[in-house]
Amino acid sequence: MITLRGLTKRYGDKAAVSDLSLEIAPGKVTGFLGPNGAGKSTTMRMILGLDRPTAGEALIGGRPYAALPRPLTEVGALLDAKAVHPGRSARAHLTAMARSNGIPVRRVDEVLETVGLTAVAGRRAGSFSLGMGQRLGIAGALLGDPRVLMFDEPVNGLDPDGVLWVRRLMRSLAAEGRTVFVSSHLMSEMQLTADQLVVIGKGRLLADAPVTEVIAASSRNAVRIRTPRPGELAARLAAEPMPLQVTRSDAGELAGDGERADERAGELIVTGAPIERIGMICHEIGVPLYELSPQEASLEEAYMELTGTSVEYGAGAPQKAGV
Ligand SMILES: Nc1ncnc2c1ncn2[C@@H]1O[C@H](COP(=O)(O)OP(=O)(O)OP(=O)(O)O)[C@@H](O)[C@H]1O
Repeated sequence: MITLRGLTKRYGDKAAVSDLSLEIAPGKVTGFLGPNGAGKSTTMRMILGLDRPTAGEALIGGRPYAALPRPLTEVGALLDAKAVHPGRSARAHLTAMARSNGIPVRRVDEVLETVGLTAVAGRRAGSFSLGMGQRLGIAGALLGDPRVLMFDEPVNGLDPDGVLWVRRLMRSLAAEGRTVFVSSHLMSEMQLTADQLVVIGKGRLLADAPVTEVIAASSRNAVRIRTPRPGELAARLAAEPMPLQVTRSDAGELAGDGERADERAGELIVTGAPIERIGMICHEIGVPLYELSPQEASLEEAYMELTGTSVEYGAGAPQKAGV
């Protein structure tokens, strides 16, 4: 368990992290999301005692990092894969880490095996590719068999095989009851890996909820309807008191009054109304349906909506995906 209470970090008059209070629970993968400069790395560094909070505190299993007698056995972290002496072999690097934390040296070969680096254990870390460096960093995090694991962009630079391997590793660490806290900019990957999401923007908490809830709260969730009488249905939906939006994705193909002469279906995309209500309306006015299906927003769309006003270093308005 990681606990943040009023965690705040200021650099001069700039707040990198503002009053973050939350718990990161064991047995789950918690994704840590936010635009560039949102404060993710600063938060992780404060949890690991590498940055001192201006106010508030960060606790691991109820204690601050500095109070942990053998920290690597309580929390393992991959923050910067390049933070390895380039002249040392992978095995020598891990052995030095193990010795300094009272971890049996036989763990070194176990974690090298886990991350698939056994064959190159004697090679200088400086000669490693980006992906091998990431694996070595993950090996270091696993070395003390800790209950809490933190990874900053762990799939950065990994090939598809490596990405899949990291996803499975995170899932299995969480299934063992560990706390897994992982930052990433890859929304599609987080949608597959994380159970819970913590989203921050400009240092402030924007969301702390299960992935499914974050997606369900998105206004990009829509209902797709195919019917031979789209014009009639669109007119009826427009009369609904709720602020729903109706898009006719085949408007160009419809003639005159908007009705088709033939039986080929027209398609409507409706946002802002529950699928049950739309189904009832179709029933009430007797419009036949060929399809009535929920179109779930992607995590990326939900994230864009959440962080829209919190992007610090943006290149203009993000393009909205057309429905
Ligand atoms: N040592 C420092 N001195 C001054 N400002 C800093 C320092 N470290 C971080 N910052 C500022 O704090 C803010 C948060 O930075 P941080 O690196 O934590 O963001 P991040 O969410 O990890 O970003 P990214 O996704 O780009 O890695 C940024 O505006 C950054 O410029």
